[in-house]
Amino acid sequence: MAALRSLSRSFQRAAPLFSRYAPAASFSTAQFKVCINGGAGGIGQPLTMLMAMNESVKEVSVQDVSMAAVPPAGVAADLGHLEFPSKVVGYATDPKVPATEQLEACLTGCNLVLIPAGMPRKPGMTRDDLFNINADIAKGVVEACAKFCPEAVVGIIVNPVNSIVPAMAELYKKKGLDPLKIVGVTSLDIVRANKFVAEITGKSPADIEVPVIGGHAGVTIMPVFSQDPISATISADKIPALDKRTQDGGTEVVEAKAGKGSATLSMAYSGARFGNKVLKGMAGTPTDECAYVASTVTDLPYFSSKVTFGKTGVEKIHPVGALNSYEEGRLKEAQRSTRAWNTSQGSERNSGAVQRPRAAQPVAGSRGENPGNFSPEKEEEVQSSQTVFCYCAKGISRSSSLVIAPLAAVVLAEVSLRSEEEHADPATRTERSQELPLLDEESNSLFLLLRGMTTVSFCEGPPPLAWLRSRLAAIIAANPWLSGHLRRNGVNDAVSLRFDAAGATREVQLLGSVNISSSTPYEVISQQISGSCAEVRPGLVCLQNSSEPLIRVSLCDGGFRDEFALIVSISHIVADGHTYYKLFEMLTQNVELTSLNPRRKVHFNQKRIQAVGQRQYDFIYSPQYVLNCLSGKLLYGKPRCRAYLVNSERVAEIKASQIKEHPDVPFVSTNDVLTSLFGRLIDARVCSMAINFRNRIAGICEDDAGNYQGLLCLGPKDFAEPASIRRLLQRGGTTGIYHEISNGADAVTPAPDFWQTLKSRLAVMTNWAFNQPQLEQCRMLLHLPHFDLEEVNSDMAVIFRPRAGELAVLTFLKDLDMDELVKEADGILGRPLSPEVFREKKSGCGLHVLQWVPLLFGERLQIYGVQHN
Ligand SMILES: NC(=O)C1=CN([C@@H]2O[C@H](COP(=O)(O)OP(=O)(O)OC[C@H]3O[C@@H](n4cnc5c(N)ncnc54)[C@H](O)[C@@H]3O)[C@@H](O)[C@H]2O)C=CC1
Ligand SMILES: O=C([O-])CC(=O)C(=O)O
Repeated sequence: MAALRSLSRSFQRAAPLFSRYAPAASFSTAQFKVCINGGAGGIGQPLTMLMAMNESVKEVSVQDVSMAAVPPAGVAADLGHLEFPSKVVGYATDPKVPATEQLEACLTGCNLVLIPAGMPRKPGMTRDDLFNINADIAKGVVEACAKFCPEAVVGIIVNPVNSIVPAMAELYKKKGLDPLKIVGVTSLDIVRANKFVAEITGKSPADIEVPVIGGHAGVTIMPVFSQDPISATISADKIPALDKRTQDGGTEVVEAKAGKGSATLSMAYSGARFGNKVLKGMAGTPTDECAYVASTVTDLPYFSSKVTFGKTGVEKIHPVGALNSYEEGRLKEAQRSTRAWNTSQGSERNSGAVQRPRAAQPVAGSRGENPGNFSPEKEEEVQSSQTVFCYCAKGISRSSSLVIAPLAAVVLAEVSLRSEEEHADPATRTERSQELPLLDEESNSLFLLLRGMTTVSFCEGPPPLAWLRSRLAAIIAANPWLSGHLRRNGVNDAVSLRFDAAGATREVQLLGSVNISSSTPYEVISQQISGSCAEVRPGLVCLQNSSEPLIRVSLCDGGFRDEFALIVSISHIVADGHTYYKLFEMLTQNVELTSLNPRRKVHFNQKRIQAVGQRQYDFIYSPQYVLNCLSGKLLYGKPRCRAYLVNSERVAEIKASQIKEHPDVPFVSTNDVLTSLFGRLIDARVCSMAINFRNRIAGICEDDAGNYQGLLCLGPKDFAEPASIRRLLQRGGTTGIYHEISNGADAVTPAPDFWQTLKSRLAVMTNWAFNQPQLEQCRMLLHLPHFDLEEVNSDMAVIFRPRAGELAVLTFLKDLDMDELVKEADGILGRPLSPEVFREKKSGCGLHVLQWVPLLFGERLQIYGVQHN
């Protein structure tokens, strides 16, 4: 033990890497308190260790969220055994409760706070992509610092340093505190430059000190090789590559870690280098380190240059110093780019809710990095951004418990589609912008209340971010209507789709978070997605706010599992299931891209009414039908949700026997078998079967985008057998008329009257099994249609494909137990699908329907096309 102790001490004293930033030997007692926020993370743990090893530190607070990979108390217990004077104390906090209410003991008395709390990058992401989620985390911690340790130096490690530092410094200014307490830690750039120079020159890194100025992203990282005597000897032709490697050091590690994080150990080392220098200054020995701070050395408000740390923190900010001609050019480039970070992001994110960054254009040649080289004028252009691409970073927590569903944090980014219309001159505007009237049903107020059509697909493998980005870009280029917005036309207030036919540019921005994994209960998935930034808002909201996107694509990390979730949400007002899955397939698989036709076939409404019969159509929109749904909801609250795999062999047997028994029926489909089964199992008075009218009504084709669907109401005699359903469809297919509840001569079952309808069981059967769910380069673990349980109105069953080659039925029942009913399912429904996902329901009350009242209030209730037209 003694030998180890002496080894450790001698290592600390002798090793040049440590001695170069070792604390001043002038003090004999430990005196400082240091806090590491995010202390249980990849950087946090080794950084806490290194700070605990500083003999001038008397106490280290290690703070992290309660669901962190390792409990902060565990990290503290572990490090508390090191043979150094420091006491290490863990603080676990609840991310839902403001940090200011939880960090008093943790921060009070702190001299130095280091913040590596937040998401790291994944391959394909820029640091800027991390802003939205990380800025909120940083803001919570910095507000607590302002309250409990306003004199401490706050070292911002969390990315993007370039924009989080200005935002936090402005926050300090607003509170009347010294913005220079907020310091961006860019020491890793210096460490990298030193190491790369040592490799090239063969000299000891301990003798090299390359200043790195500018910022901490892409071209803003500017090593000044001419100012270090050793690096100044490197020939000029080698400098650009060395410069570039230093800029790309972070990306090099992100790519090598292949989705499992960014630099942690070298950052912990660099964070300790920074922290120890700050403490050395506080202890009375002024010490220099380049850092990103509020600055006047250039015309930029925030800039990294050499800073002297003294007793109270930042003491002096040094000018850039002499530069050679290559560096002069680079400075201009770095300044231009840093200006964008300073002006567009920092200054506007200074208080209140931290705002989403404006988009930044990538600089040609800067690999995997987005330094944001746009000018304030260009910024104006992106303000009209609309639509969407979301993606995610590494999980916030990686619970090692397999019992508790792991929480996975999502970093959602938005690819904003910039409508150039606002800036185009009026002549080109009319040529390029289009406004297409939508179908009557798409204009109905009740239909407009529908949420986006959304699926969540849990996949195994690294998230194919680059693939999704490029596919989404290509899909939108081929289908610019997806970037449009809804508006009421001036003639009859019907809804139309307005978009820029010239397409749009795409930018990536962060939105927020959703916590789900493939073992999360469906009910929780439903709660997490509903209303989140991953879900497209109901049509009425999109109509009232033209900046609401009509499509969102999000990736959600699976935490410690090698999985992630892809969430694709498309407004129901512009897409039915057929359109949705066409787009989904193009997004996820290497299929040919198609331009779907968004121009609505206006004859469709009349043809559909003719096809299903006016009475059927009226029935679906009748007050008694709506009241039945609402009363069920008010009485029973949320439905119970279950899913069962379809036994394809049994289905094949039934099909064969049906054809044998009913020679007039050429075939029966799996949909017929399942609809008949569901209607019978739950003893429905009416089972409304969703029907896709493409190729059933003349002129409505495969590639027509929009809601060319309807509900065909079947009575008990109609769904008594799969063959009876097929017979009905066949007759409709040949005559163009589906009779059932209509008053046609061969109607089988009369429509229920008002009171019957009110008290009967009305079921809905819908089919989402359009194609095999797959995601290029990944294994599909589970693909699920998303329904908000609060909003499922009737007893409902959804046919879908949970994985390629499998078919399942998802059931939502109000007062029936599907686990009991499935025993009578004639072997058609097999084992339950993912029992961990489809667990017991929680009770709920249906009063939430009242949420729609304010939305409808102020809207004239418009039901188009129900009246005979
Ligand atoms: N400035 C620089 O040169 C560098 C910065 N970074 C940045 O540092 C950050 C952290 O990276 P890693 O440690 O690799 O990530 P990590 O995911 O391993 O650790 C982050 C930790 O933050 C915690 N956390 C999340 N929300 C929190 C909250 N509200 N309060 C306290 N803790 C919270 C998480 O639970 C986790 O333990 C990233 O943003 C990364 O980009 C990384 C390398 C270099
Ligand atoms: O590159 C990243 O995302 C992490 C970082 O800032 C670095 O390693 O320099």
